[in-house]
Amino acid sequence: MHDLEQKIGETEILNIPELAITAGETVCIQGGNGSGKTALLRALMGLTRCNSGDVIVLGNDMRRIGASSLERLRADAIGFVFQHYRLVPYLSAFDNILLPCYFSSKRKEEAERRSETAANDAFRLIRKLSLKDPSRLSKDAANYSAGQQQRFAIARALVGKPQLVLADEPASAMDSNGKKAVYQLLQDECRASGATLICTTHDENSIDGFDRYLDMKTLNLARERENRWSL
Ligand SMILES: Nc1ncnc2c1ncn2[C@@H]1O[C@H](COP(=O)(O)OP(=O)(O)OP(=O)(O)O)[C@@H](O)[C@H]1O
Repeated sequence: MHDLEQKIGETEILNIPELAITAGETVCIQGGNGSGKTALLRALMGLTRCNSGDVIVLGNDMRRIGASSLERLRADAIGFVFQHYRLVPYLSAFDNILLPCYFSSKRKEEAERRSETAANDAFRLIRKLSLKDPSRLSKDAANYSAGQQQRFAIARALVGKPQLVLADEPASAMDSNGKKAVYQLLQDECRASGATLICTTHDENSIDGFDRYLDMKTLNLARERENRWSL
């Protein structure tokens, strides 16, 4: 990523002169409210396009990629944990976790290679996130607690070994044991498959185990980057 700039109206949201992340690296990006963490991950996912600069993700130029290639890239190669989970509320927790396997035969085959069936892989992931009884995954996603929904969102991002995992504050709804389990699972799964992991957090306390830690204060030179709404 070079000279990336993103504005909404006249407001500069991102101004990142340089960010290079090597394939297979695990990176934690720390920053306060409004510092641009979500905006950065959305740019990497191609959910928003930047006004200028180069954003290259897995060899793809995200400012110029066509709509169908972008959809294929996201479905096959990118797992995203949204800050507010974005589960489909009327599907079961289990079906939410398996959604990437319905959209991508590549991810379905990868899940099957690992655990014989994609369903087994979903159970394997969710067990590692401290939900022990798979039968409890059958209720609609909206009926679970925030911490449980966040776990399903994490499992959904990891199923089928995407090449890149982007996780926006993935432990925000967790208690301290849950936090550890989440970061451990994200790191373990990505290291085992050689995937690149980029997590954001506003947590000032150290989160162990990442290869590299970046601070939005030095990464993002956008003019008014924190607490833009404060008086
Ligand atoms: N659609 C929008 N219109 C105007 N400003 C926006 C919009 N989306 C984001 N912003 C602004 O961009 C800045 C960066 O927002 P972003 O959500 O990336 O911050 P963040 O670091 O993820 O914050 P938090 O930790 O609170 O989630 C904020 O100041 C926000 O107000």
